[in-house]
Amino acid sequence: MVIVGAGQAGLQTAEALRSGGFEGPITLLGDEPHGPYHRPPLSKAWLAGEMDAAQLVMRAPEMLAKKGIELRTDAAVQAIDRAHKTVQLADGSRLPYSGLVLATGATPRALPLPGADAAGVLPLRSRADASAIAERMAGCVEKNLPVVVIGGGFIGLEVAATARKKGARVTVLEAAPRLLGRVLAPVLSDWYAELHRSHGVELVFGAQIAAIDTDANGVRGVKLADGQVLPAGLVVVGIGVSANDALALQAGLACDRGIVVDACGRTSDPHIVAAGDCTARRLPDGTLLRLESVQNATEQGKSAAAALLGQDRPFTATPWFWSDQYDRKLQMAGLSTGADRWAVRGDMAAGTGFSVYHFKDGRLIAVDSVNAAKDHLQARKLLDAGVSPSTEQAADGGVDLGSLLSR
Ligand SMILES: NC(=O)c1ccc[n+]([C@@H]2O[C@H](COP(=O)([O-])OP(=O)(O)OC[C@H]3O[C@@H](n4cnc5c(N)ncnc54)[C@H](O)[C@@H]3O)[C@@H](O)[C@H]2O)c1
Repeated sequence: MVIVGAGQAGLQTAEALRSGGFEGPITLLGDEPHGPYHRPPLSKAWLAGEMDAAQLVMRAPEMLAKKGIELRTDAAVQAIDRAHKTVQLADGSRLPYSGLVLATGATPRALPLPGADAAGVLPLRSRADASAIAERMAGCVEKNLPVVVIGGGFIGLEVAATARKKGARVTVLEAAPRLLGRVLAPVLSDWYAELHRSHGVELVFGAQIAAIDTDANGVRGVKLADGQVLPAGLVVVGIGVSANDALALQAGLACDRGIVVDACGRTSDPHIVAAGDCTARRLPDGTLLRLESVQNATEQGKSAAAALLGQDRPFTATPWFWSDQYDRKLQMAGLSTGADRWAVRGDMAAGTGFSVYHFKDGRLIAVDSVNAAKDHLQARKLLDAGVSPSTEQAADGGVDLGSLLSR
């Protein structure tokens, strides 16, 4: 079995193949110099310098060796030959496979603007990216130069919170009228805007960026369409990602802004499966769902391994995500897109712990919890079971929603 991509999804698939009884060789190919590592801390503890490299490692080399998983780092795959069932590596060598896993991840979208390739204009995806941002951020704190974050999504806001913690001046430039618009309902976007403002972050909505202003040291500022220039010693760009589906496309696999897979991770080739950020899952109604999360990578990895072993293990659990900003943990269960009503449980104004329950046509479809882990875990159970409280029950802290599950 050959796995292209040594991130969360690739590692999970390798381990699930082994625990599922596959006894042949497993080769895990990664194009970074490191073996599998945890990405979520990159915008938080790692960026803040509160974690050492050993804590970032997902599986020690000895552990992989013990499981008979051969890890090859700096090993980029250049092409897939489906007719001969081989992959071609950048060094020209070829590797045969009986089953192939594509776990190639995603790439940050670049700003298509003049000056965007200047030193100090950085994306955040890899360990190397995060280390480069940390170094430049330290320089900004020392010289009192502002940090400008482009994009008020997960990356942008987690970086903004970390930069504030390190003492940097921070401005977030968001093109849309609100933060986290891809995932949050407006009521929570507003709450997060207040949270960031209360920590001293300047927020600009409807931002239109014209260019990155540069000098011999790299970035000097961000020029807006109205001519205003915001000084900056570091610009972090977090404007979303694109699925890495180029290899699959080149090999003639079905792709649509991601490698198209079924609920079991199968692609349009019976010998090839895919998992994680690189995929777009075809739903029963024909639409495509792209999820970018740790849960999606691990669950699709398990499903993809099962598919290669001839079993059906559809990933149908409720999607969940989380984001840590300052001392607030946001946990999201389900997908709130299309919600027509919501109910708040807990004291949102005090912000000490609350959840927003999203309803569509009278049924619960998602729950976003802030510092309310119990609500989140219960929400996942309710959504998995298809059990819906009424909006009144959701809003009433005196009603035990867990009791609905046992009825
Ligand atoms: N806690 C988490 O779950 C977490 C944390 C960090 C990153 N991630 C993942 O990392 C990936 C990338 O995150 P992200 O924050 O880049 O993507 P995102 O889609 O979450 O947010 C991108 C934001 O950038 C804005 N934007 C787009 N173009 C812009 C422009 N030209 N100018 C200003 N704003 C613009 C969008 O409106 C959006 O708010 C995602 O897969 C995300 O799920 C997840």
